[in-house]
Amino acid sequence: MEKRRVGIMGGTFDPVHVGHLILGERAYEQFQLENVLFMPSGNPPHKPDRRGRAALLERIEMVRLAIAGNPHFTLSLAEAHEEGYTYTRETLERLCAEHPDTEYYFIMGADSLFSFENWKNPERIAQLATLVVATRDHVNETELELTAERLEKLYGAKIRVLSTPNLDISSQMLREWIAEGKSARYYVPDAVLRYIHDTKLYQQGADGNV
Ligand SMILES: Nc1ncnc2c1ncn2[C@@H]1O[C@H](COP(=O)(O)OP(=O)(O)OP(=O)(O)O)[C@@H](O)[C@H]1O
Ligand SMILES: O=C(O)c1ccc[n+]([C@@H]2O[C@H](COP(=O)([O-])O)[C@@H](O)[C@H]2O)c1
Repeated sequence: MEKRRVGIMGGTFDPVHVGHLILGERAYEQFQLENVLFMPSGNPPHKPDRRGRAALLERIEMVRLAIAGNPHFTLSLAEAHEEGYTYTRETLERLCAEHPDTEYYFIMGADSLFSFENWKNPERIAQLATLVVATRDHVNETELELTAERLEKLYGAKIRVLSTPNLDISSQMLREWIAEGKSARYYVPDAVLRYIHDTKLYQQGADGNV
């Protein structure tokens, strides 16, 4: 029996931006996914110092607002806990056990693929999900393909390249812009922009909080 195909767009989403949304939408289309789970990471292991950043509940709310109009995007709270670090391996282990009829596609940017070997149990993650990677930071195409091939050999990973143009956007850039009083309009959905404005998120960047 053919399995259901579900995408996972995991991230810190501090804040969520159109880059994340475009990746989710392209993956939905390219891999005929049933839906894409937007999964804010409660306590990302590689970003230990999150002082001065948006709280988990604020990041969740921004994701909720960002995906509200898309029927095949779903907010997943599978990693919405702050005790301990949130590890993809543990999340996938749980999801696969709970949904044996589902094949997961874990969506990421090239920067995430380049650091994949440093994730916890990459070999196990490679068995539990197909990795879908989008170009980023104008990486050299050959370098991306060579990295994918190496990880395929090393871990038996299934890696698929998402067909997206390079999207010049990052949460860090937006935090800096907002701190400097610049407009982030069109880079972030209007509802998220309003939320950031109303909650005054990211505005104290001048003292090093971005
Ligand atoms: N513009 C983009 N192009 C491709 N992938 C992206 C882009 N922005 C984010 N991603 C990917 O989305 C996932 C979640 O990203 P994250 O929430 O950390 O956003 P970010 O913009 O990378 O944040 P920051 O700038 O704070 O590091 C990661 O796998 C990241 O590589
Ligand atoms: O499990 C790990 O070791 C691990 C290490 C780095 C990143 N991740 C996951 O990769 C996704 C993107 O991370 P980030 O920090 O770019 O938002 C997010 O779902 C993280 O939980 C996971």
